Amino acid sequence: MTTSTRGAAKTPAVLVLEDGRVFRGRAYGAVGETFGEAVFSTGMTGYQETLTDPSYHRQVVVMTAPHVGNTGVNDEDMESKRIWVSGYVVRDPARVPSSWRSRRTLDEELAAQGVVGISGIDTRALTRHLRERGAMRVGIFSGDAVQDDAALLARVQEAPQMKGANLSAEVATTEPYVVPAIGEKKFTVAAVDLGIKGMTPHRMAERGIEVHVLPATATVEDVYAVNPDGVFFSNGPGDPATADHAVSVMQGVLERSTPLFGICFGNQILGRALGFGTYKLKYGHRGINQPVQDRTTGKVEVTAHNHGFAVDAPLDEVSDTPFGRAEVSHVCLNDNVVEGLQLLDRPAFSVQYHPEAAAGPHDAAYLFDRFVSLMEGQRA
Ligand SMILES: NC(=O)CC[C@H](N)C(=O)O
Repeated sequence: MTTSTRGAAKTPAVLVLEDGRVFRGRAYGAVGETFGEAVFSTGMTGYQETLTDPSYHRQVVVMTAPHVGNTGVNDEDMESKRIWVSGYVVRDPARVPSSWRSRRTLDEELAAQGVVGISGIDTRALTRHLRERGAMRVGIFSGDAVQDDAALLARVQEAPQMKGANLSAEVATTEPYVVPAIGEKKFTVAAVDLGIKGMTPHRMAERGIEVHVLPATATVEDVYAVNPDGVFFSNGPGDPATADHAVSVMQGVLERSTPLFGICFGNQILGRALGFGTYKLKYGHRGINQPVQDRTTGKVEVTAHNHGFAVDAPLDEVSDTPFGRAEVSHVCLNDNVVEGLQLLDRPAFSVQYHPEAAAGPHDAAYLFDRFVSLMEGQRA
């Protein structure tokens, strides 16, 4: 529920965590109330890409960068058609945006899309709280929605949990569409949309791939109806433990040994398709400077992340799976979380992070080239 935005900068707002901690600030964006899972992102740039990443559906994002909105909102950096975060938390919003690409302020954009936010709170203290206690449910209330804290807390505690949430179908396309190859067309890829970011098919198109983006409900028959050289499984919101349909479609692709690449949710689906479990991280990885080691080359890359779950696979041994041998190809150097998987007997691999780099460093762009090599290998 949202109401007017006029004068929001002076409207009181309150953020209530499910463990009872309360932060008071001012309304930012739309005035009203919202609920979600409180998570923090450490990206210093790229707020527009973060806000429009469908993987943030049902999450309230806390920005650790103290000053947000400096470059306003442009028409080029959207990763999807709308803002997906369910709430937005900043310390000090820019009063005047400054960028030659800026078309409107971030405050206006959040309000226009009905996204309730809060500003003027100690985001550092909030982040430390989430790091110590873990990601948890939260509510933001402003204007008429502000009531006594106990009443608000009771409502936060009734909000749905992220664990067990099956959300891909809520964000994915309902109709298939094609992203044409840029330049000469070399390959056709079927991309299963579990919450895909726009930059991902673009990175493939740049490499001569025609990308057929398919709804999350696509079947193995739908995937093969486009006669693909490779199959891709995208990022997406929610708990991978609920993604049974995507897991069975992926198993159908693995059986046929079609080259396969997965990103983020796609990595978790590959983990499950191979028989590994997934689990919820205490507070997740979100930001654009996470160090990851590619164990196949030993190289360390700085990477963009947005994940709250991870694959539970042994780090130091090759695993026997129903689809042959598999190993952990990438690992996060901060905490040893599995960041990539690869099969040794079939052309399939995935990463838990974001080589499409929107926003973020381009260190991991080579992964799209690896996918192309797998497709070339299959033709040779
Ligand atoms: N960006 C993603 O694909 C996120 C995957 C999953 N929803 C997670 O939080 O771990």
